[in-house]
Amino acid sequence: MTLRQGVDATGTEAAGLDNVIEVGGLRQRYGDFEAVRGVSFTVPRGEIFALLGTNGAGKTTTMEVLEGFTPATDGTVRVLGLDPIRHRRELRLRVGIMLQEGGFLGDLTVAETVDLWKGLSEDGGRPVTLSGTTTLPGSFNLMGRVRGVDRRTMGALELVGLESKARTKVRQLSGGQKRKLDLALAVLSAPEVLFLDEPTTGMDPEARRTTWKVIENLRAGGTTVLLTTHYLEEAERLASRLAIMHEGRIHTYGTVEEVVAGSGDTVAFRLAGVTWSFGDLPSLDGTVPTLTYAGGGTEVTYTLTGGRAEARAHAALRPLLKWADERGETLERLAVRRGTLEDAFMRVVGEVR
Ligand SMILES: Nc1ncnc2c1ncn2[C@@H]1O[C@H](COP(=O)(O)OP(=O)(O)OP(=O)(O)O)[C@@H](O)[C@H]1O
Repeated sequence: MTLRQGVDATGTEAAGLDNVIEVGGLRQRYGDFEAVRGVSFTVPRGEIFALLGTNGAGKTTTMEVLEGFTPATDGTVRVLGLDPIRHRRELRLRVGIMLQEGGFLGDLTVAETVDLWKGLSEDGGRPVTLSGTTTLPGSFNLMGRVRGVDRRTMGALELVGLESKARTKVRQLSGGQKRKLDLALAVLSAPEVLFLDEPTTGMDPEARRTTWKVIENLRAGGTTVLLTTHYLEEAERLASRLAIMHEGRIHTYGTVEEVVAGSGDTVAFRLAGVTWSFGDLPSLDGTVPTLTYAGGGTEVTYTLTGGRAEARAHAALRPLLKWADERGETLERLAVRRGTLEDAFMRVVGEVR
């Protein structure tokens, strides 16, 4: 299912399911600027949902409303059936958050940071974030809590592959290691819902794969995950459904298969000689090819979007081969390529601009 701009993306397939995240007609203004312009989607329990989109599309803003950091200008937002602002205290114990930019106290060690976080999340009900605006409750005795490395702290560090850095000062961590620490903090309390804003930015390929495994394991254990990412491979690997946002709106929404199906398949080959024109070539499924001339030959590319995604390349090849046989031509370097998530992404951006 590919839904177009302005269409409610809550989807009938989600109806009746236990939706852990519900966003309906969300609008978010910063002064005169509307960053989110009517966004709707739902995430059933135990699903990983990815918000993709261009820079400034409104992904983080949407997350921040769900996280209870900022009230919505308009629309409905529910997490575990609760209002993220009114029920912030209750949700804090059930929700894990990994912000886009974690902010740590550089003089603490990794283990001390986890201990501090544990203390903060168990202390009172007020909002606490280690990003940017770190808030320490007045009664919090930092020195009293950070000396030892207990099993729960070590467990969280092992989960993300940071155990060897337990006694390293946070300011000595690399960018990717800081992201791992962010993830350790987000999953510390075994949350029912996890908000991950660009979780693997700055990680090397191995660390990224480790992180994917952590996220997949959490999902297998029943955690519901909302993820933003610029790595399309990450979304493809992890998400059961995704949405592509641009300028405050969701433009395409569905399973990876559904979103990719809308981006078309290409059939490409080369013909000897540079005298070929559109009129000489067959129309496949009502589509004419694009032609480019190079090195004494003609490069021919069809982009097919009609029919069933599973069968469209098959349907195109028979008439194409017949056409070539009848003329004694060879379709040199004939290749069929499935549309990709990147094609779908570029299509959204291209159509809107
Ligand atoms: N506090 C704020 N005040 C004013 N404008 C803001 C504020 N926060 C975000 N914006 C604007 O809202 C728009 C959406 O920002 P947001 O951070 O949600 O985008 P994003 O999709 O997460 O982008 P990126 O992929 O670059 O992280 C941007 O144009 C941004 O400049």
